[in-house]
Order: sequence, then structure tokens, then C-alpha cells
Amino acid sequence: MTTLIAKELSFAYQKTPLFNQINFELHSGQIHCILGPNGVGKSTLLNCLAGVYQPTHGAVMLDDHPLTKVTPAARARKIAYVPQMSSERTPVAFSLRDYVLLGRAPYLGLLAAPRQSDIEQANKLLKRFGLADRADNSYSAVSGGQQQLASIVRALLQEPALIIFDEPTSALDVANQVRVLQLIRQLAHDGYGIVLTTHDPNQALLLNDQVSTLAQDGQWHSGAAAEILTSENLSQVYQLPLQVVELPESHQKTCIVDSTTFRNLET
Ligand SMILES: Nc1ncnc2c1ncn2[C@@H]1O[C@H](COP(=O)(O)OP(=O)(O)OP(=O)(O)O)[C@@H](O)[C@H]1O
Repeated sequence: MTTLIAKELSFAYQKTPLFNQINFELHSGQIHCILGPNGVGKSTLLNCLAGVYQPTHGAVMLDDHPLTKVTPAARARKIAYVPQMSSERTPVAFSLRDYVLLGRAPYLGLLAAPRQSDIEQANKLLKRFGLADRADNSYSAVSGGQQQLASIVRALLQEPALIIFDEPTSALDVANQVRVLQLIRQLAHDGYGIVLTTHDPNQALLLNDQVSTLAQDGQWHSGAAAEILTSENLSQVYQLPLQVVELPESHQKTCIVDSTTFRNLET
């Protein structure tokens, strides 16, 4: 069992605080979705949880050890971080296979090449994500969605206990979005702890586990999906009239803007 616990976390880039006194918990087997408007600080929070940024106040504990005291190699064997896709195409001089094999780095000695077993594992996962025929292509020459899937493969090859995903479906078509959500559910079932940010409340409703919302005024609400994903809270967070309704047969909850509200919205 691995746990990542943030206590009273605050962060400011300059002097203006982005978020204040946030408490967050992730345990093995859990899925924790973080929702909030653009620019509110979700990626920054994930960077703090991954140990990339130092919070201005509070601490992040990995299995009861301050994250700052865990060596980068030990951290990489516990936590994989899949950052947000950039719309810019930064040239990367790797093939797609070599890119995903970077995930094995925490298990290899300095300058050691991946082993045959690493390559086989990479090929297996590339195939699972429909990337096998692109494995020898340059990473820079595949689509944004394929790069996003490759970054997920790289995280899985890292064999962490916890995975931090920043908007893992942002570049994906609807079928691949569902595949990634199913994968996330399967990973949690297999015992991984997953934290992800998403702009789609319906993804959090589908995953139906732990949810946190961060609003523009800094208000942070955390709890079970049913408790947090209410019409009232989501409307408050996004400053837009949103309704969480239950579909008649499946009883699946879904978040909508009804057409009357849509027509009457002022732009
Ligand atoms: N390196 C930085 N230096 C200064 N300000 C930054 C830096 N990175 C982000 N910011 C600012 O901090 C705020 C929060 O950014 P962040 O990327 O964490 O938000 P977000 O909630 O993930 O947004 P989005 O949903 O649009 O991805 C934004 O106003 C952003 O401009």
C-alpha cells in the first residue's frame, strides 16, 4: 500500500497565492480526479504532488516520508508523472519505442541500455495502445494523440505505485478517451493509485471515485464523487449553470448545460 498525502499545501509563483492550505490524499487502488477552471492551478498542484515544485507552505508525504527527502531514483520507482501535452511540437530525436523506454531509466544503471525484456515489455504495451506500427517512427513525427498515448506507455513502463496524469485525454478522440479511462479504472483495480486532472466532469462521474474541485476563489472541496459532483458545486466552480442529471435506465449521472440555459447564456 502506497500513500501520497499533502498537508496544508500552499503555492505562489510570485506573491499572489495560487492555492492555500490544500489537503489531499491518494492511496493505492484509488482514482482521484481534480477539476477546476483554466488557470486555477491544477497543473501546479500536480507538480507539487510529483515533487517537481516546492510548495510555499505545507508538505507532501510519500508513505510517511517527506517527498523532499526521497531520492529522485526512489521517487521515480514510486511515482510516474505524465505531464500535460504541449501544443508545441518540440523536436525529440527518439523513435517512439526509445521514447517509451525512457520509462525504464529508474531501473537501469547510468548509461546502461534497456534489456531485451524491457524492449519486449515496451513492444507489448505499444501494441496494446495501437502504436506498434509507429514504434520505429520518430516521436516528433507522430500525432499529438499518439504522443499522449506514448507518454502513458512510458509511465506504465516505469512500474510505479502511483501515476499522476495531467489531462491524459486532452488530445484524444472520444474512443481513445474511453480507452484511457478504462485503462485508468483497470490500473486502479490492479492496485495503482491514480490522480488525474480533467476538464470534463463526466469523466469524473464515470470513474466515480475520489474527486477534488479547485475554484477560482481558491475554494477546495474534496471527497467522494457523489458528494462533490453536484449541480451546485460544479456550477459554483465553473461559474456556469450546470446540471448533474441521472440517465433513466443506467442511472449513470451526467453533467449538462440544458438547451434553455445555453440559449440564454450571455457571452
Ligand atoms: N512557471 C510559471 N510562472 C509564473 N506563473 C505561472 C507559471 N506556470 C503557471 N503559471 C500561472 O499559474 C496559474 C495556474 O497555472 P496552472 O497551469 O497550474 O493552471 P491549470 O489549472 O492547470 O490550467 P489549465 O486548466 O488551463 O491547464 C496560471 O495563471 C498560470 O499563468
